Amino acid sequence: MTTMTAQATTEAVGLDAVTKTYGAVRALDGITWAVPRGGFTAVMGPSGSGKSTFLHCASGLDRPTEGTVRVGGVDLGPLAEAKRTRLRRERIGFVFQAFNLIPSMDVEQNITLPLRLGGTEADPAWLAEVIGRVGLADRRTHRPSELSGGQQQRAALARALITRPEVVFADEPTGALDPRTARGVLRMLREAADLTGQTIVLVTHDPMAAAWADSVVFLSRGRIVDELAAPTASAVMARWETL
Ligand SMILES: Nc1ncnc2c1ncn2[C@@H]1O[C@H](COP(=O)(O)OP(=O)(O)OP(=O)(O)O)[C@@H](O)[C@H]1O
Repeated sequence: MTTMTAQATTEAVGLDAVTKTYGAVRALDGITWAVPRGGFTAVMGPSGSGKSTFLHCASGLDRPTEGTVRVGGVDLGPLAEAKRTRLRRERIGFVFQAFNLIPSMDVEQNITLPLRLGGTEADPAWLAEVIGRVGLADRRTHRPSELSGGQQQRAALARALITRPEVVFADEPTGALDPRTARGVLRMLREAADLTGQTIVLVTHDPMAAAWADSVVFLSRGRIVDELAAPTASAVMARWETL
């Protein structure tokens, strides 16, 4: 019990010997890793190295074939589907490359959807702060089709933050954005870690994006092969080239 408490205070997400196989393919091959609480970590690796599979297993969207995943000290393994879904909804935020906004809802309805799904309503002050932080205060009643790509991604980020999740998993959130808009989104992820102590896990191919993180974890063939602290884009690039 003491160990569990210690883990829960230092790690936001913990993986012990996590393996995920698809037939003969070992997409994850014995990953043991503690994602530090309140930190911003980037996950990089070549195509097919297991980044998406890692994200799906670490966030409870999918179950590993073997091994243990903990979120906030809670072992996801024994949880029934409904409890896992609730834990995801309450503790985890997701941002994907495809923004996945609901076309028929306006910005505010999209952002508050996770709260409504959980049976609660937005606190107006927090909603205003989140919408302000992502710079969409004057777009609250617009539909996604009336927004630029960058604005849509910022709405998706606000939707991920509205529940005040302990952990935000972002999968290539800047992949479809121009460099300047991408920087705005990355700055917001950085602020979520710095201002509200949220844990950020960013999957990316982009060394410039990874340089916003506190550390970069490199995956290759389903294994963690290196970790780089205080990354710069050039150090990330140099390490990347040896993978
Ligand atoms: N549903 C699935 N069925 C079968 N094989 C899968 C499935 N999902 C992933 N894989 C395989 O697992 C391995 C890891 O895939 P994954 O999508 O996690 O890699 P990735 O690093 O995210 O790649 P990319 O950068 O191209 O998105 C690959 O060999 C892939 O073909």
